Amino acid sequence: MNFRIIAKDLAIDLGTSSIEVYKKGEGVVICEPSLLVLDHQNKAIKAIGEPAKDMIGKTPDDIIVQKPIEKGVISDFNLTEAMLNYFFQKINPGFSVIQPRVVVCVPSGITDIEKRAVEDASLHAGSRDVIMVDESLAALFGIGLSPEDPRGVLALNLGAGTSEVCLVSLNGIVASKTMNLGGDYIDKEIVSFLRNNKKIEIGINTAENIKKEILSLKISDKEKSMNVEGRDLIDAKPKRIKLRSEELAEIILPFADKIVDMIYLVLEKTPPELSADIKNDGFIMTGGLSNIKGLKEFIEKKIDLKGHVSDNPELDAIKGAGIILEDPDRFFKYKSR
Ligand SMILES: Nc1ncnc2c1ncn2[C@@H]1O[C@H](COP(=O)(O)OP(=O)(O)OP(=O)(O)O)[C@@H](O)[C@H]1O
Repeated sequence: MNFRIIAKDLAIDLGTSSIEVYKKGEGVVICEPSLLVLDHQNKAIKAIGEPAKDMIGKTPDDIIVQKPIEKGVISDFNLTEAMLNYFFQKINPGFSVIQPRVVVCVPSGITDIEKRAVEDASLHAGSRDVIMVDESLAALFGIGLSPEDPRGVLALNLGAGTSEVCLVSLNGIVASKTMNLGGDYIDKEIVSFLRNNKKIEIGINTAENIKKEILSLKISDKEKSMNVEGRDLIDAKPKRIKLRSEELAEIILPFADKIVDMIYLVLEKTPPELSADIKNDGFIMTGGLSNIKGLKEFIEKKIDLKGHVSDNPELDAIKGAGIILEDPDRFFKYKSR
């Protein structure tokens, strides 16, 4: 059995769709789906993370797939603790005398009770101290913003369970607006669209692939298409259809409009001194859903500001949480206890 005095400290982005973990001094070491597979009868855990995702939609009746995080917050405390414990052990296997300190990203809109649940789950799973940071803020640090920067920054953090618009200045959130809709909502809308309009039943993983492949707000992509396989709702036989990007406009346009409405609500609350910064610098998009094709350009056109997205927006928050972990005193005001 492995034995050590001090376990390496960790930073965690405990997301609705994926959990990412950064190990102090090393970088991002885990990036896996936030999922568990349980035995239906005795609720014993059969798989966690990547292997659990592969079982979605193919599981026999005696097995169930569970998401411990829904809409950015813990929906099942015990499963969250089990998942965290599993990843903590994977990173620091065996026994440690001094447990790791952890930095955890949380959505800025969550309640004190929801924050407490994150803290308790992390402590029960085997950490000695928990520092919570706003996910949107961490994402900005991840792409290079400095906590000492007095400029106003308009940030959109678009994830699987939540979408957030924040105005950030000097290491703090000045104004924000959050909605509990993100990539998971779009996946479910794609499933319903195909059920109602094409009479085909598809699984949630297929819907996510459709979202990544052909969901687009670009006019030039409207003829883009892909073959989609599922079950015919009329005769129950396997069915294949060709789906065009243009057909999905009724899903993505209302969603993109909601984001624009949130941006205007935050801009209305922006102090005039910071408005000039936003006029000059535009907005920054972080979170995996920022990858939707044409979304940045759509928002740019609607609000007449320039947008910026990093190469891997789904990793911005964990990179930022890692930066905080390496030098927590610089971000001291975010310490939760
Ligand atoms: N290329 C892509 N096109 C469209 N959507 C994408 C793409 N890549 C990832 N996504 C979506 O981004 C979402 C995941 O983003 P992210 O990892 O930032 O969310 P999360 O941290 O798990 O969720 P939250 O922060 O809401 O709890 C998923 O819905 C995923 O399908």
